[in-house]
Amino acid sequence: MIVFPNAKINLGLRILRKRTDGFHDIETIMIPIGLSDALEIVPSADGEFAFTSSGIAIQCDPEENLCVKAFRMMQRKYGLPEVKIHLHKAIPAGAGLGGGSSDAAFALKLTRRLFSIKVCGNELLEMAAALGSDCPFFIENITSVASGRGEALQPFPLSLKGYHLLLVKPDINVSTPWAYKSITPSGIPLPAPDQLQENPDAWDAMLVNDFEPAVMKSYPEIKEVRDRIRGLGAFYTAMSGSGSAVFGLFKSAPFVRKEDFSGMFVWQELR
Ligand SMILES: C[C@](O)(CO)[C@H](O)COP(=O)(O)OP(=O)(O)OC[C@H]1O[C@@H](n2ccc(N)nc2=O)[C@H](O)[C@@H]1O
Ligand SMILES: Nc1ncnc2c1ncn2[C@@H]1O[C@H](COP(=O)(O)OP(=O)(O)OP(=O)(O)O)[C@@H](O)[C@H]1O
Repeated sequence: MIVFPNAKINLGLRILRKRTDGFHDIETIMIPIGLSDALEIVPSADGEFAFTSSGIAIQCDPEENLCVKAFRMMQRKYGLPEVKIHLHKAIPAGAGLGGGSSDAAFALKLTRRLFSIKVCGNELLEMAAALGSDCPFFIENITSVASGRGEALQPFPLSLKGYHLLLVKPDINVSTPWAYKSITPSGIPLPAPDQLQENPDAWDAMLVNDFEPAVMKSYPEIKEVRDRIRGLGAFYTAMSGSGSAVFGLFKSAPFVRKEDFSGMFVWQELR
């Protein structure tokens, strides 16, 4: 069975406070986008476990890979036999696009289907939250306001249909723990959701990613990319999550070529 774990972007990201458990309370709007890995899990015919990967290289031990950790969690809980897992990576890591988190959430959902396990929705969300703060979002995988450490989700009916997305990931990998250590919480919440739905032209003035000042100070190239995307006529431009990916939203397609940016470049009409 094959699934296609997709990336996300963050529309505004406020960091409210540092918590006593080492995490931060945040508020952000998370939006699924059409950039995906491919994940295959099949029952193992020879009884041996195997993990293979292709595409963008992942710098971690197979048992540390989030999709393997997700499978192991289900295996322990439900006494499952061994499987063979193949992951094709197209979503870059250290980008703020939630690639590893999406692989983990999709591995939970795929394992449930593969072995016809009766798991109630909340149980799957709890397992996802134990794997990472971004993981629960990819269970329902719909545009949502995320709060708490990112695991408290409220569906948010915001349509970006017809807009164009330009996503650029410079050749910089930002570590999420480093980014959280580098910021000072703003303590400012997101604007009320109904104000946003009405008025995309005001998003640039209303929505802030609290990671940007600290991350762009350490990596000025990320700010340069954001400024260049803005210069192409985007009505909203921001870094996604803790970076380094930057995106712009456009009402009509500007003239832009892959060669104009170094690093990874994705251009798509949103549905
Ligand atoms: C930046 C975002 O991508 C925004 O969507 C997420 O907040 C990151 O979520 P994530 O990558 O799933 O993060 P986790 O794997 O849960 O945590 C990695 C590390 O980031 C920090 N962390 C993460 C989430 C959060 N709300 N507060 C934190 O301080 C913690 O130091 C934690 O040890
Ligand atoms: N399936 C996976 N895909 C990518 N990275 C993985 C995976 N499993 C574990 N990792 C480890 O997690 C780290 C961060 O991966 P991830 O793709 O979540 O990046 P990110 O850009 O930091 O995402 P975000 O900050 O939005 O959660 C990588 O450096 C890698 O070592």
